[in-house]
Order: sequence, then structure tokens, then C-alpha cells
Amino acid sequence: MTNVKICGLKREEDIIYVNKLKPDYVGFVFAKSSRQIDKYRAKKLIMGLDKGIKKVGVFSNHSIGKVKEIAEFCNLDILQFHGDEDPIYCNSFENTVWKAFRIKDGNILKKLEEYDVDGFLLDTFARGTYGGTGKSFDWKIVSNASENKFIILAGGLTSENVEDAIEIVKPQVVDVSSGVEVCGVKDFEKIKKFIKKVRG
Ligand SMILES: O=C(O)c1ccccc1N[C@@H]1O[C@H](COP(=O)(O)O)[C@@H](O)[C@H]1O
Repeated sequence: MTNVKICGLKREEDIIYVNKLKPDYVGFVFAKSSRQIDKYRAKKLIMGLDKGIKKVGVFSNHSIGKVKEIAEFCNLDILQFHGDEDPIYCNSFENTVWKAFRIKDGNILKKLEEYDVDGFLLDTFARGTYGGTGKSFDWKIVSNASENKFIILAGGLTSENVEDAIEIVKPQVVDVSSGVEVCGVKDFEKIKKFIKKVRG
């Protein structure tokens, strides 16, 4: 079964939505983004979150100390590194680590072999930004990746394309942010439809 992560929660309403719809993971963005929140806001939101939903912190080129401070303060389960973090950086934490790789072409697949992390998040390459672009990539490039790796597929997923994405990549997790928003905020019906398409 493919698990679901809903990323970029910012508002109290978002917590109400996910508590009702029960994705497997939710993400809080500490990276620079329109979805960025600080550790105080994240902790407040997390206090209202259903205990069965795992909390992912999204970081991008933060110092190791800053990540550890936020992870402990917010009691994060998983650290998602979306910047240029190297293998040594990624192995500096006790938490589960997902490293994001931004796919432009097949060359990036060699890079995955340099990392010993719990999850490999495959997202779309877009110049000048680290993530949350709402753009998808050619999934065929990574169609074999989940044979020997825990794959989180991201980048432009929607309720319209997620079934095709799952069929081609067979990821362990699908991760969505832009595709379940209307006018920049999370939308209950879009999240519901997305989860329904993934879980059947
Ligand atoms: O969501 C963001 O704003 C963000 C900013 C910086 C780094 C990562 C970010 N989110 C991650 O981006 C991907 C793809 O999101 P989308 O569905 O294409 O909008 C996903 O892994 C988010 O966790």
C-alpha cells in the first residue's frame, strides 16, 4: 500500500482537515517558502495533531544545530532535507532522514548511491527553488528506484495524476503540497480526493 504525506500545513484549519482525513504523514516547512512557518507555530499546530500521523520537518541548507533544535522543540518524527545537504550532514541525526533529490534527468540516480538515508524523496528540478513547485517530472526516469530503496515521490502530484505516478514508480509514499491547495491554502475536498485516489 502507498502511504500519503500532505505537506505545508500552516493553519489551524489544516490540522482539522488532516485529523479528519488521516494521511500517514504531514509536513511542516521550515525552508524558505510561502509555506514557511517557525518552530513556535509548528509546535502549536502539532499539539492539536492526531497522534497517529507522523510529523515531517522540511529543511533546506539549515545548520545541523538549527535542525536539531527545531526537531527536539517540535518533537518531529522525520527530517526531510530539501537543499544541498551532503551524506555526512544527513548522517548527523538520530531521527529518520529523508533526502530530497531534484530530478532533471537520469544522471541524478548515481547521486542516490552516495547516501545512506532512510528515504529518498524524488522531486522535480526547477531552477532557483528547492521545492513546492507544483511541477511534475518524467516518472519513467525513476521507475526502478523503489526496487531497493524507500521512495517518496513528490513534485506536481494531484488527484488526477497520482494513480499513474504510483503505477509507474511504485513509491512507498506520495507527497503533495501544491496539488491540494486552492489560492495558496490547503483545501479539504482536494486532500480528500487525493487520499481517496491513493487508497482506492
Ligand atoms: O512546500 C514548499 O513550499 C517547499 C519549499 C522548499 C522545499 C520543499 C518544499 N516542499 C516540498 O516540495 C515537494 C513538492 O511539492 P509540490 O506538491 O510540487 O508542491 C514536496 O516534497 C514538499 O514536501
